[in-house]
Amino acid sequence: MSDHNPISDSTLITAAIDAMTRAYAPYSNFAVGAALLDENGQIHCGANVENAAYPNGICAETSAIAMMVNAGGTQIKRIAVAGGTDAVDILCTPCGGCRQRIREFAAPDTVIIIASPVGEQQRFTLADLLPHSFGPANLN
Ligand SMILES: O=c1ccn([C@H]2C[C@H](O)[C@@H](CO)O2)c(=O)[nH]1
Ligand SMILES: [Zn+2]
Repeated sequence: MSDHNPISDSTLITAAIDAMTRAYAPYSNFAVGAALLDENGQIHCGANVENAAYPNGICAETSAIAMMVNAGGTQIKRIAVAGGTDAVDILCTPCGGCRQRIREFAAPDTVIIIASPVGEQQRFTLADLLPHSFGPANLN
């Protein structure tokens, strides 16, 4: 257990790897899964959903955030992302758009765990991945 929350990192990583199996990625063949923990202790999962009109595809992180919001969650407490293939040993870090979408519901110290399907892991904070970010408070 890496913090005081009863949901462990490995539970979140397992949920993200499981979500990868539901990816709809016939164009890139690059499956990604995300699992996030909200302020109610609930886990929300998502996978990437591609489209024949390529730019309309959505990322796993975006899909998990939509699930959280639709379930009434408002805060991302921790998020795990799993993606890639055995062939490539570069971890699948969230794209720029998803970093900003995570930013909307997370704090600078929110942990983002990146896992490869072969068991490699790295932990970042949101501030590591999106320093000096723009958020809701900028609009006040
Ligand atoms: O963090 C990431 C990076 C990429 N993708 C998806 C988008 C596209 O469907 C595929 C290849 O870029 O992976 C995600 O879902 N999350
Ligand atoms: Zn993305």
